[in-house]
Amino acid sequence: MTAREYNFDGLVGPSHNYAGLSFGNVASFSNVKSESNPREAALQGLAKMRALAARGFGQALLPPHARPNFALLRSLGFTGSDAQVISSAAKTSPVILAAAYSASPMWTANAATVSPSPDTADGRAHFTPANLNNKLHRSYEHVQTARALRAIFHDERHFAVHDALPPTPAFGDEGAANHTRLCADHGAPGVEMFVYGRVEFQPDAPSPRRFPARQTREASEAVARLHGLDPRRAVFIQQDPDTIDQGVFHNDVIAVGNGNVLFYHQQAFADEAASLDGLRRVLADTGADLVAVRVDASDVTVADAVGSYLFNSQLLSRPEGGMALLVPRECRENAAVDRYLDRLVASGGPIDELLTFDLRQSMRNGGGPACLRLRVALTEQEAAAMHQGVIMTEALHARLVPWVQKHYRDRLAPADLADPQLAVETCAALDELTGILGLPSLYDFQC
Ligand SMILES: NCCC[C@H](NC(=O)CCC(=O)O)C(=O)O
Repeated sequence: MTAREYNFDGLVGPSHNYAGLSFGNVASFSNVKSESNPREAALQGLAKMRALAARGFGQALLPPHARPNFALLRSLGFTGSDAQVISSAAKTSPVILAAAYSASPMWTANAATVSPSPDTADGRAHFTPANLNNKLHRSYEHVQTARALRAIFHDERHFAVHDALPPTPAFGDEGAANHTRLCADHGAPGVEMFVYGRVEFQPDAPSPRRFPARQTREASEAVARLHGLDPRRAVFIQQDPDTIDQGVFHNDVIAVGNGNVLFYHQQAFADEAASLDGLRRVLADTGADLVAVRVDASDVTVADAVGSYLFNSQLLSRPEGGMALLVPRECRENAAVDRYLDRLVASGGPIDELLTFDLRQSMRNGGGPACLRLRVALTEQEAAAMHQGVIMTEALHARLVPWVQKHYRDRLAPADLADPQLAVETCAALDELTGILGLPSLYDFQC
């Protein structure tokens, strides 16, 4: 069946800020407390969406979440009017207020794991929102994510949106950032590769020492079961714990796959040879030959990969054939990575085009092009059955840019989160957005 991949990018919300909330994510930690520019962040994201839509790629968006999360703040004992809740949180615990204000849902690679219909037992596309329970500021995203996914993929004949896994360390789940689908074609049955950082029920299994492993094998296996994947086409691979300790907090910081191509760093996996052999064998059963594009540490070190986000790129099958790699500007600013990329596109391999985007605002929080998008492969029928208002077009882009310019601040310092006006502005912005996207009652404040 013909199918097309849609990239659902997270529309950056009005409270985008640098709060240093993600221990183990080098960029988040090093830019802590600097000033952000939410307007520029949203416009950078929209420019990427527009460019890909214009090139004929399937492009859509997921809306930001309401901020601050008053339910979180109230559940932690802050009381009174909304303004009083903000002011007492700001005085007592600025870090909790920052967690309630985080615009982290913009990184939709962590919104959910998606299995397209050719892979699942009931022939529907399955979604499991990620519980993201390793970080307070991300641990409550799944509630609104499930609501948005159910609003967009509402037709239960085609789509199943599950609840997130139990929010406990045994089932730490970070969604599609640790999940890659390899296939002959988006519409053909594929192999779903799950990469985990540790094993809860096997304490002697290797795990990182310095930084947390956010994804467990148990979580990945549960998602595969929920989605009804054929066990012969689901592969579970351990990430190299040493690279997690070097800042590779998700597999999508060290590998990216598309079609039959896996672009990865030699230190991505705990056991490279066995992982690649297994993938090759399983993929061969679907009629596809794995093309492994391995980057050697002698060409690009793990530190360069983390600093440039070379692997947090989007690997895209062009409608007219061939593959393009969409990288952040930081890749061209790193001498070793820049040299490598020039060689890569000249090598005669599957990747023959580079697209470079300025996503600096997101990058400074450790989110590159791949973090900003959730891939959903859809048949024509499924694409027609989803909510159409989130599909990126010139017309939607032309409405969203002035909406951003009207509502978003161009500077946000940590202390600004204490300003009750920011909550009022955010609410007004999102209320108007639901009209633009045709998604009424998307947020609690609208019920
Ligand atoms: N896939 C990319 C995710 C980046 C995200 N960063 C953050 O949440 C940083 C937020 C802050 O520090 O303000 C994370 O680490 O999960």
